[in-house]
Amino acid sequence: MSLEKDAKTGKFLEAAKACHNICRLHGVHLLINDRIDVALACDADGVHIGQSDMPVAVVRTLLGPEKIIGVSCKTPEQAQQAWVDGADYIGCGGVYPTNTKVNNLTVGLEGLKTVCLASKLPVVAIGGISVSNARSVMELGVPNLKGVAVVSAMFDTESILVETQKLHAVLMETRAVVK
Ligand SMILES: Cc1ncc(COP(=O)(O)OP(=O)(O)O)c(N)n1
Ligand SMILES: Cc1nc(C(=O)O)sc1CCOP(=O)(O)O
Repeated sequence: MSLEKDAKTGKFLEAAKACHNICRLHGVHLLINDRIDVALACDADGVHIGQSDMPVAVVRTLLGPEKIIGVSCKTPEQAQQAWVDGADYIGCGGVYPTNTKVNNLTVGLEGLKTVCLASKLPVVAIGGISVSNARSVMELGVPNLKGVAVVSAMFDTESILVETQKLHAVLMETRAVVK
C-alpha cells in the first residue's frame, strides 16, 4: 500500500493502520515517513525523517527508546550527526537519478560509499535503484550498507510481486557475497 506523505491525516492514519496489520501478520517492521503523529497513533515500529523534519532528539523523546528512527543523509557530517542524535539507521541517496523525488541531489555510488564509511550506523541506499542496478549498489563492499529502498522499481511495474521477488533474489545473492 502506498500513500503520499501529505495525504489528509485521517486517510494516512487509516492506511497506516491497514499496513501495520499486514506487516504484523508477516513479522515485518512498519516505519512511517515523516509523520511522527501518525506513527504514534498507529503504534508503528518507527519513523523515517529528513534533514528538515523534526530533530532526531525530539523524535526520540516522543517515540521512546524502543522505536526505530531512520534519517536521510547525503553527507558524512549528516551521517555522524544522526548517530550522535540517537538514530538507528540512515538512508543515503540519491544513488542514481530519480523521477520520484524532485530536485534531488544524486550522490552516486562514490557518494554513497563515502557516507557509508563515515557512518557508525547501518545504511539503506535509495534513489533510482531497481533490479537492474541493485547488485552494483550492494557490491560496493562496505559492511554497513545493509539494503536498498525503492519506489518506482516496485510501483511502476506490471507486477509488484514479480519485481519484489526479483529484487529479493538479488539482495539475498549479494548478501551472501558481501558478508
Ligand atoms: C531509506 C529511506 N530514505 C529516504 C526516505 C524518504 O525520503 P523523503 O521523505 O522523500 O525525503 P527526506 O525528507 O527524508 O529527505 C525513506 N522513506 N527511506
Ligand atoms: C524518497 C527518496 N529519497 C531520496 C533521497 O535521495 O533521499 S531519493 C527518493 C526517491 C526514491 O524513489 P525511486 O526508487 O523511484 O528512485
